[in-house]
Amino acid sequence: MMSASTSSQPRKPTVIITIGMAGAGKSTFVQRLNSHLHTVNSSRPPYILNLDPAVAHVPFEPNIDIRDTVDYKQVMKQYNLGPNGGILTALNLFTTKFDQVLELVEKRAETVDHIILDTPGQIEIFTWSASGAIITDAVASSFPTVVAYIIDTPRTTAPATFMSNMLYACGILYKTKLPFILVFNKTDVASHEFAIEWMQDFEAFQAALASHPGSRDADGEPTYMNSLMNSMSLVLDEFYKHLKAVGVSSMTGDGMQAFLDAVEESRDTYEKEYVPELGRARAAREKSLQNVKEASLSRFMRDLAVDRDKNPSATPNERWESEEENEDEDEDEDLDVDIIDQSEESWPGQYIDVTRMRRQDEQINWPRPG
Ligand SMILES: Nc1nc2c(ncn2[C@@H]2O[C@H](COP(=O)(O)OP(=O)(O)OP(=O)(O)O)[C@@H](O)[C@H]2O)c(=O)[nH]1
Repeated sequence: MMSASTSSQPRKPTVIITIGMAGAGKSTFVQRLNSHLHTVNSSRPPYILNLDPAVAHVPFEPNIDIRDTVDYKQVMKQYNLGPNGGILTALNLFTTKFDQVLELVEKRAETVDHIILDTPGQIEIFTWSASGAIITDAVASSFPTVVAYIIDTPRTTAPATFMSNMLYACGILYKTKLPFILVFNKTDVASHEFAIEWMQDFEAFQAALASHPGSRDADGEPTYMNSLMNSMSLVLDEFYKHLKAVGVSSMTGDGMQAFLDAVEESRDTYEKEYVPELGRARAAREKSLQNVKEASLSRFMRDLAVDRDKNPSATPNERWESEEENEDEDEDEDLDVDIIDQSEESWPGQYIDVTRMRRQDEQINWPRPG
C-alpha cells in the first residue's frame, strides 16, 4: 500500500529512527511495529537495524544487528571501560563500518517500505555522540527519515517530568532537524490525552502545574521551579507546532496505524523542508571549502612575492629539480604531506575483529538478507 509511486523512480523506503529514554519501550514498540507492518503487507516487511550493543534480548529479528559485529563486553575489557563507555565505543567501532551497512540497506531499498533503527537504551549514547550524528546524517541524506521519540506515558503525568521530557525532545529536534513524532507509549496503562491537552493549551499545563503538590514554598509563593516551568511552557508552545503526537500501546498494538499515518505526513515534511535544507548546507560547506582554498592560494602567492623581493637573485634559479637530482635525496624529505591511509595506520578497531565477534556458540549471521 505504501509502495505506490507516481514517478518512474521507485519510491524510497522511509527510515524510522526510534529514540527514547531507557525503559520507554523502544524495543517493544519496534517489535509491535514490525508485526503490524507484516500484517498490513506481508510481502514488504520492514528492514530492521538493532544499534544497541548491550541489549540482552531483542523481541524481533533484526536484519542487521550491531551485536553480530562488535561484542561490547570485549570492548569494555580491552579498553578498560565501564558499561556506558563500552557501549559508546562499540557504537563508534560499528560506525566506522556504517558505509557497508548503508550499502546493504540500499541493496534492499526497492523491496521494503520501512527501515527501522532501534537505538541504545541509554538515550544520550545515540543522541549526543558523534556516532549517533554520523549515523543519523548518513541515513537522512540517503532516505526520507523521521525520528520517533518514544515516551513512557504513565511516567510522564507529572508536569515537571513532562516538561523535562519535552525539553529533551526539543534538543533532539533542533540537533537532527528531522521530522519528529512524539510517540506516547503504554496508553493501555495511562491515556495520553493529558499530554495532548498540555501541548495544545499552555494554560491547561500551567493550571496542572499550580495544582501539583510542591508548587508553592512555605510562604505560599510559587517556587523557583514552578516559575521556570511556567515560563518554559510559553517557549515550548512554539516548539509543539513542529511536532506530531500519537498515542500507542506497544503491548496491545493500539494506535499503530495512526503512527504510520504520522510517518507518511512526516515524509512530506522531510521532502519539503529537510531536503532543501540539506542542499543549502551542502552548498554552504562547499563554498566555505572553496574560500579556504582560495585564501591559502593567495597567501602562498603573497609569500612567494615576498621571497622574490627579499632575494631577487634566486629567482632565475627557481626551477623544479630534475628526477636524477631527486633520487639522491633522502626519501623522507619528499613526504611533507601527512596523508593517512587508515588501512595501514594503527587504529583502535584493529585490535578487535569487528567483522567476527559474537558469543562463540552463536552463528555469525551478519549481513542477513531477509
Ligand atoms: N503496559 C505496557 N508496557 C510496555 C509497553 N511497551 C513496553 N512496555 C514494557 O516496558 C518495559 C520496557 O520496554 P522495552 O521495550 O525493553 O524498553 P526500551 O526502551 O527498549 O528499554 P531499553 O532496553 O532500556 O532500551 C518492558 O517491561 C515492556 O514490557 C506498552 O505499550 N504497555
